[in-house]
Amino acid sequence: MISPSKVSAGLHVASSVTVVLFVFASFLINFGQKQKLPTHKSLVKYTAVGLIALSYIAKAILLVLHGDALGQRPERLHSAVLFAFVWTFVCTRKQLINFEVLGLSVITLGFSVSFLALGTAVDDAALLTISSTQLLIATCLLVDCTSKCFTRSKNLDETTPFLAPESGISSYGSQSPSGQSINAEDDEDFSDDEHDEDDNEDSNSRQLRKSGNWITYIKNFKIVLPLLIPKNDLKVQACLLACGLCLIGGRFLNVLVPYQLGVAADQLFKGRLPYLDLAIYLALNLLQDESGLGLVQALAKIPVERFSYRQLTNAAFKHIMGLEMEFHADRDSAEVMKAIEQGEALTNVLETSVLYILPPIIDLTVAFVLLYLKFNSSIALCMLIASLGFLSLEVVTSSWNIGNRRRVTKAEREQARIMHQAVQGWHTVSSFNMLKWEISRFGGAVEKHLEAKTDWSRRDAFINALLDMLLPATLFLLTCLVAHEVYEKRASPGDFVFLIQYWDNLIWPIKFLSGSFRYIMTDIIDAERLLDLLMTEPGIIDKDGAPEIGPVEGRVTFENVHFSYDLKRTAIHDVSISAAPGETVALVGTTGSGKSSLMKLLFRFYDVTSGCIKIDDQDIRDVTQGSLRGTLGLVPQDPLLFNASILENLRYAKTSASDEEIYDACRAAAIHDKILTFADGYNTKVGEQGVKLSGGEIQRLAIARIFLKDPPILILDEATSAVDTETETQIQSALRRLCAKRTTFVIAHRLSTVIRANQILVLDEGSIVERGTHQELLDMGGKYHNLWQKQLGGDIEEEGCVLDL
Ligand SMILES: Nc1ncnc2c1ncn2[C@@H]1O[C@H](COP(=O)(O)OP(=O)(O)OP(=O)(O)O)[C@@H](O)[C@H]1O
Repeated sequence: MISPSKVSAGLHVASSVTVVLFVFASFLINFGQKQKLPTHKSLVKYTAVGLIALSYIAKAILLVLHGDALGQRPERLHSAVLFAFVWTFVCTRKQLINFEVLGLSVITLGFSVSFLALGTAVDDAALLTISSTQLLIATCLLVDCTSKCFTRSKNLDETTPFLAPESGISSYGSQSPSGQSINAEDDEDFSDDEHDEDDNEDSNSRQLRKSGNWITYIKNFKIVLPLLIPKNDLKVQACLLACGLCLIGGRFLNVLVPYQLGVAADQLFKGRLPYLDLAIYLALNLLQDESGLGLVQALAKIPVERFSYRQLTNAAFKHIMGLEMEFHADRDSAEVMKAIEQGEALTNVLETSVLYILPPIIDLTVAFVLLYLKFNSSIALCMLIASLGFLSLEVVTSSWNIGNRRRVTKAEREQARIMHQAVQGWHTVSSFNMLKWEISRFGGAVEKHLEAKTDWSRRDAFINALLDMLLPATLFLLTCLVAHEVYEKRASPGDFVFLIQYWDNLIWPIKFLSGSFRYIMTDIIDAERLLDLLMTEPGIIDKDGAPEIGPVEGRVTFENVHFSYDLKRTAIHDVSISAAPGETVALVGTTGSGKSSLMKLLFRFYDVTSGCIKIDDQDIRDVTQGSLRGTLGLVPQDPLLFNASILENLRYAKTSASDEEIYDACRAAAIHDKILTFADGYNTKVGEQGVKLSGGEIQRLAIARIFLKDPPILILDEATSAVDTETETQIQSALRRLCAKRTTFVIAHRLSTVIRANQILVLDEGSIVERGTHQELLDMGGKYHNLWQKQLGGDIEEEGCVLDL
């Protein structure tokens, strides 16, 4: 049966641990807090807090007078000193933080009641008075703080939207107006980092960093968690289990190894040869090392790491490719690519959290219990306070280097961007003789990257040095305390050996925990950009349960369509078009009048601002984007070819196409014979973006692709602009065949190419200003007539170049 004194001692230790942990947690929550926590400056409350602090100081003095400090059970004194220290600290704050006072009142009240119930304070009238006073004041503070909490949450309910910018993010991808900047103070706080960032940096990223304290910040990362749960992968689940078992086994071995050495040492001090004990020590040591559990864990980790890397990288790629045209138009592709690569850091975050943060926490808990049971509460508390102090210092010092880390990440992306631009634009660079300039620009980016890295590494080294000083000091304190215990004959010399060896095992958890915190922060910063991209919700999404568009006849209608890219200008203004199946509609007009924008709307690269676009009477917003784009075929002005063979490039339009189908399509596009003259025929590599082919060849390959895709609706955007007169004549009949059975939109600058179109729409500043057939428009004598007159003076008089659509 456990004696009441032991229960009382245990309870006092528990109270000390609780208050120490509360202070640590409160520090973590408060550290880097950007939003003001509810505070109070009430004099009454200060007096109450001060009184509690004084009562604990008085209690500590009384206990010293009682001889507790010298006694074997100093738990009561420890508890009183710690409570006195914490309450005094709270009282010295400029403003009382509500949750801190509330938490401490709960702890004080809970333990005071328990102590009174156990009768630990009733043996002395003064102690009894002090405990009763504490109980009374803590109750008053508790009631007051709770009522303040309720008042505040009531106010919040009434005035704050559910998704207030408290989290920094109103809804991913779309910022609430208030979310743009949480408040002016925040902007100031982050100004150091801010000036580094690109002007066009997505405000998601800024909000991510401004999202209050670091716990709130890390919470933002929860969106990647569902990706990392191996629901259907038995192998990964088994490996995770193996890792878990290794972790548990490792915790036992951490204690067993030093314990066994202590046993061997005791045998030696007793004059016996401890060979057997040393052999057991060797076996345990081998099991603990990389040759034992370490090996199993390292092997089990491989599939887990592969799984998370695969999940994250694929998800990021899929997400980014699914984002709308506006996103891709705004972003630099090299930077986006780099961000996906930096996503590997997210895998590291997970690994660090599970493998390097959880085990040390368990180790520290075990160490506390063990040191308390083996020695006394002074040694256990000394270890706990030193460890938590070390971690707190780590949190503080890590924050000193966050700005530098961000600079490194940004410089890396910038370097990748410059390199990508120069390599991709080699042609332009060379033709403008800008090689030297590009080399010096790249060199500048490398220098900036190195500078940022040097700043980071230098500060990291100082932080390490500062932190490393603390650990030997803690060991010194612990060895002194244990040596005293051995001297007092309350512990054996083997226990001293145990402590020295155990410290070796304990120092790693502490170092890992602090190092992990720093590296997890580094990884998180590296992964920020990817997270920022993942948080960008696609602006154009399929409706829930949207059907496929199904077989299409080809009737296309634009009904009072309005559209603007940004709030400043309207790109399309009240456009209505009706194209019957098989009809050819030509869009003509000055450059920038909105012809391509209309076609982008048809592809649903953007959504109309008002009005609607229908295909066979189905609003294109009601069907899936995939099926919609499947029914549309585009021959663009500058077709993009991949750096692959001609055959592969053509098969992109229809992956199941046979070689014969591809040859037929090329014959129809009048490019087959030309391809056969190339050295490798259809297997000729076209080079980056088709640089090894002429503009006309690329355009004919693009036309061949559409023959292969065979869509019911066709868009020819200056499709023959790069084709010479002779070739144009060659593909004229093919294009006529292509257009005959499908609805076709032709964007043309050369009016001669569209004179046979069923309707010609003349666009000007986003509006249709004239419409009709070629003859009707000429008769009208308006804009079209003027354009025609101007072009008559040009090359269109040559009958041969007229594309007779
Ligand atoms: N992504 C975009 N963001 C903002 N504005 C844009 C964007 N794309 C086009 N614009 C603007 O919209 C207007 C219409 O452009 P659009 O490309 O539709 O003209 P166009 O008639 O096809 O021109 P062109 O004949 O030269 O190809 C232009 O003023 C252009 O600057």
